[in-house]
Amino acid sequence: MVSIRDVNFAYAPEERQILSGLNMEFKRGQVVAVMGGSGCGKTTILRLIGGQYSAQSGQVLFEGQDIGKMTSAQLMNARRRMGMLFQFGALFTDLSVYENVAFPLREHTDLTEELLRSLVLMKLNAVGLRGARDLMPAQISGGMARRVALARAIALDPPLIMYDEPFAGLDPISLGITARLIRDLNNALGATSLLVTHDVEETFAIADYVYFIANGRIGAEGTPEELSRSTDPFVRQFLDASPDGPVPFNYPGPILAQDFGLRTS
Ligand SMILES: Nc1ncnc2c1ncn2[C@@H]1O[C@H](COP(=O)(O)OP(=O)(O)OP(=O)(O)O)[C@@H](O)[C@H]1O
Repeated sequence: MVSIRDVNFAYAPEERQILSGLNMEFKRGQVVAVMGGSGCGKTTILRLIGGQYSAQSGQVLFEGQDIGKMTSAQLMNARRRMGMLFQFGALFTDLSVYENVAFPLREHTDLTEELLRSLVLMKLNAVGLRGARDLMPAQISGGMARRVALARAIALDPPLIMYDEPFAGLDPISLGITARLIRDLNNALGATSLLVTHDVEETFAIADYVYFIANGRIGAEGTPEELSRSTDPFVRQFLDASPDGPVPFNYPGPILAQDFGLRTS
């Protein structure tokens, strides 16, 4: 569904390299997770797939087509085939739950009101919120809002669904429900799901394959079972949530002594 081949990327020529020689495969029908330390470039990968930015070298292929070489019309078309659930899945606060889910359908299709209603109710039913259709975003909980955002992301039946931190800020019950929904919707829609997340436990419960990113490249990859058995210090640091290990905590910068005007010898 998506292939990332030898991708090098920096936000600007003079800025630091975010991705270096990155290779990834997102196979049809799978739920694939992208994990890694803060600022390692996970969201950047979603932006390259969405065509918001282009790689300096290498290819990002969506259904075999190079995203970086698409015309704007082709890119628009490709984006319609990608559902995106952003961090905190912001809803339009002045639109009802129903209208939030109807929004992409109104934007991108000429469906009759009757057909549109059936589709919206089907999507809301899939996330267990058909009964909440008339509520406003301010009247529903954070976990429910995330599910409405999910219904909106799948409104156009996209073959690729991308989730940026879908579990952020959720209580443990909503977190489990959301994770299960991501898996079930992927299976029901025959879609491919790409999940950027920090939540190891929930992710390992639903993912087919996991990539760990470090220093702009793949630090480790495998099925949740393979990674759980791994003794690689990098993988262990993640799985055991350890503050000490190969993953740096500090953003790259001058050495401390230099910033504080201290002698280093
Ligand atoms: N628009 C931008 N312009 C310049 N630099 C950026 C831009 N967006 C992100 N960056 C930088 O690129 C790096 C990767 O950012 P990105 O958002 O992809 O990380 P992430 O892995 O998703 O992080 P987190 O888990 O903390 O959300 C960071 O160092 C960030 O400062």
